[in-house]
Amino acid sequence: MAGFAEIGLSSWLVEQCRQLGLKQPTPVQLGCIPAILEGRDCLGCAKTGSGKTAAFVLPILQKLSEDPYGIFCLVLTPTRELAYQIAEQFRVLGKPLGLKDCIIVGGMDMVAQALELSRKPHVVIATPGRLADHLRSSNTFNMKKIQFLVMDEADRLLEQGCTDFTTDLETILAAVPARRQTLLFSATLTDTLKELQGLATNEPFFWEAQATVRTVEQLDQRYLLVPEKVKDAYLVHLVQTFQDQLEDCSIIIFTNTCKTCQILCMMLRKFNFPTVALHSMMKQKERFAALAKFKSSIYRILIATDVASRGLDIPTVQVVINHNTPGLPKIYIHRVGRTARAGRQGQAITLVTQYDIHLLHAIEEQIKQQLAELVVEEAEVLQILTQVNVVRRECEIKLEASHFDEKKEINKRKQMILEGKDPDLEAKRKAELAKIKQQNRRFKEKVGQTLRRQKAESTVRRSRPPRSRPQEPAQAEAQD
Ligand SMILES: Nc1ncnc2c1ncn2[C@@H]1O[C@H](COP(=O)(O)OP(=O)(O)OP(=O)(O)O)[C@@H](O)[C@H]1O
Repeated sequence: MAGFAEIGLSSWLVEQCRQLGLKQPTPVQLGCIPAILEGRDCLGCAKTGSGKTAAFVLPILQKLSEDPYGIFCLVLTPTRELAYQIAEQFRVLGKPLGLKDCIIVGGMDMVAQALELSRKPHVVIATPGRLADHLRSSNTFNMKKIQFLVMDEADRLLEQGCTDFTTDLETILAAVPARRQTLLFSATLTDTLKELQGLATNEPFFWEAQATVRTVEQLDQRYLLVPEKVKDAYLVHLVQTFQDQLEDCSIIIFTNTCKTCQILCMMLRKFNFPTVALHSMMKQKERFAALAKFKSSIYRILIATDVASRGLDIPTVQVVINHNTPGLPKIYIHRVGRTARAGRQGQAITLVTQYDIHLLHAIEEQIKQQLAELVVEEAEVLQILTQVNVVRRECEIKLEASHFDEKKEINKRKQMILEGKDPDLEAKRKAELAKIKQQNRRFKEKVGQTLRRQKAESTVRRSRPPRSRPQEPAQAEAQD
């Protein structure tokens, strides 16, 4: 297999790789590095943890070393934590160059950032919102001469999820030159390929990992059918089991809202599990501190919203637990990709309630693999059920007393005013939209149920017995 030198990297970069323990290029690096060095645009789609970051960092550093000027490269990424992680890779691999980098993310001091930008760093790593703010408000720097535009987690940057980057991207794309190399990377690039192709038009090189399954082979993926009302008791039971079974085990638990994330963090701490939370309602300094504590294994459990689902590279993570079944298969792919990275083993458990079975089927269809069922001793869970429910309720009351919801509302309104929107008008619009979405969801669910029923009736022999709906244990009802 070709080494880093054979694919065109200079000896100083080969030496940097060696020092960092990167002996051989991974397949995505083998594919993309030569094309980028040739000057082509590149779209790289490879599984989570397969080394996509170095696939763009290495050739950019090489080009920068040949003709250094600032600002040479702009990297866009959807989350702040990811921006810091990418900057670290640039710094470590580009150390012999005396590389000047600059991180532009929300939640940090804007004046200090403006000053750094005016000093012409070689590489700017940014989240779109904050960079667009700088471009709109400052004339002390410009991006008219950048050579490289990288969009990491490119599909997320383009999709209109809970954070919509569209307007900010428009501002940024208007500020960068049309003549540039554009590099787009993600583990789920193909879903938005058409939109992405519009961005990369300079002899684009498309690299996609050949694989039958879309998740990592070394990942043991299971689901656990749990009644909604006893979910938290199962969570506590699972965490305890992993802590007992695995030595030095680090776990990431994903939840669907900031509030649940906060409550579960408080709850797990009450059970003496060393837990930290990471969600967008936290101050940026608290977010960094939480992640640092988790990365250094001071705290072994990270409970997070999807702000942590993409890109984070923490080799000690052995287990991912999805407290909620992700609504989109691609979110599942990124979440479970926080473990089993760079050839390591890992486990992913997804809690599935009676209302989420169709989501599980959608995930299985997308990843082209069926998850195995995790069997848990129900009696053991029932033993802790009352205690867990009581503790959770206590945590909810404590959080309510801290005015968590009101703070969230105030933060949202502040953000809207900053964006020049009327918060009241937006709230009205959102309520109308939610109503329409709910109607659509109900309609889809009904159609889905009818189709499934028809299919079940018409199929005599099935390759797999249907999953029975989990029953609420009698004790569970007694608790409510
Ligand atoms: N050639 C290599 N040999 C060994 N390890 C490598 C190599 N290249 C990268 N790695 C390591 O693999 C890990 C995962 O890399 P990286 O974070 O770039 O993955 P990714 O493909 O971007 O994943 P994700 O899709 O989750 O963002 C990192 O710890 C990185 O140091």
